Amino acid sequence: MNEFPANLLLDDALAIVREVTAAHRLETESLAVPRTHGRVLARDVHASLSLPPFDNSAMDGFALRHADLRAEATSLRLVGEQFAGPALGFSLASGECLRITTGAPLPTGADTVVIKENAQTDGDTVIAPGNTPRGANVRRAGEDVRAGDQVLSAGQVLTPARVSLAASLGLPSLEVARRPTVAVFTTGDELVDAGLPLAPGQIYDSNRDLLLGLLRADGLEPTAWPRLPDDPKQVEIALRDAGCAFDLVITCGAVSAGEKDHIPAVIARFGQIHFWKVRMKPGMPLLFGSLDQARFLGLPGNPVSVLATYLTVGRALIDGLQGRSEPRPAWRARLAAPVDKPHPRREFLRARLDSGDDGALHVVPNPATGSHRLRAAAESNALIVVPEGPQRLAVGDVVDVIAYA
Ligand SMILES: Nc1nc2c(c(=O)[nH]1)N[C@H]1C(S)=C(S)[C@@H](COP(=O)(O)OP(=O)(O)OC[C@H]3O[C@@H](n4cnc5c(N)ncnc54)[C@H](O)[C@@H]3O)O[C@H]1N2
Ligand code: MOO
Repeated sequence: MNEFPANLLLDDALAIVREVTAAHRLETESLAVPRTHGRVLARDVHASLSLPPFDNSAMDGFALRHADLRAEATSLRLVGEQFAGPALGFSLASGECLRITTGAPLPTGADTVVIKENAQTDGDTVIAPGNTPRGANVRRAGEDVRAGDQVLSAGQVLTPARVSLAASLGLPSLEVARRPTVAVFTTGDELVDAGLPLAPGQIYDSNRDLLLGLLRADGLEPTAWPRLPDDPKQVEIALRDAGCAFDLVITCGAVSAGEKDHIPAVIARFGQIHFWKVRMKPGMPLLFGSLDQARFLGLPGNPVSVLATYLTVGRALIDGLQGRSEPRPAWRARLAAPVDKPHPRREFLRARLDSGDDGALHVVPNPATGSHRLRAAAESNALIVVPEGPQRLAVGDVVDVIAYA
């Protein structure tokens, strides 16, 4: 085996993930804007035009010159209409107004719009109320974005609003990171697929759906490989195959100290281990390595260990490969029950995160601690992060929380 850090702190493990992913950042590609949802932007975007591009009306009504309005209602002469669409080139002289719709360009000379409901019309005459402030219902060119502004930054995730902003600038494409291809393996002779009967000693494979779901929720399209038996040769063949075909290979199970835990030996022999075993609970046997062209993540087999290691290290790995520099949203909440942790590892407790009537976030720890207890994870929507070292946390103490649902 190569030399590698073992039994390290989670923060040190994350630093290694950042370093390795920085050295193996995925290439970028130019994608049509509608196909960029959820991607990580690879190049800053500067506005080539102002938004709005021209002064326009915010409401349906009448465009006029504010200087024409008197304190009381004022009669104006209706000289035409401008709907949202090509500008017809109107120009208002004193005492004139123009019928206008929302989004239509303002005629030259107009600076104010009176809404339809507040005006009276009589043939060519429009009576506008006198108390309309100057600039009412007008959207000024450039009030949202000025041409030349940097509006998006490399490393940001393209949310629907950001994709829409790029579209509003008329950009045909954006440079984004390629999405990592991911192979997912579950392992273990005790595992059975749904629909088949269980023999004594067997359980149904639940981690596959957990892992596929977590990856899909993060915008990836993972490929589930057939489950690996506890046979070293077959583990070796399947993982080496995947290692030369995918950007990321994720396994769960067979990474701890048991006689059938073959994964560390395979990675050590045919690839490289970057670290193995992290001082976290659950998830301690986690292994990170490289295998051929792929980064390799060996998650522990217990279901809640899969959840905790994916949300902490798995996500950091996926983000790092794509050059995401924008941090994930971080939540802090007040504990609704005390937490007593005697051991030194950083612990992740299943919990319910909700906002209270007081407007603050509250988190209720689930009493289940065993990393096999999936039901407690299903009843929860977040993990409380209990820091390293013995901790006695009281009701009302503020804790970091990772929301997962
Ligand atoms: N002597 C030691 N024993 C164990 C250690 C240790 O350090 N020394 N670590 C413990 C910890 S912590 C964990 S977590 C587990 C992790 O072990 P493995 O990653 O090798 O996982 P397995 O042994 O294969 O499985 C553990 C557990 O999870 C169940 N499992 C596995 N895959 C699935 C799946 N796809 N769906 C549902 N359940 C699954 C499996 O049946 C086991 O019960 O090791 C401890 N032991
Ligand atoms: O720390 Mo292991 O990952 O729970 O049972």
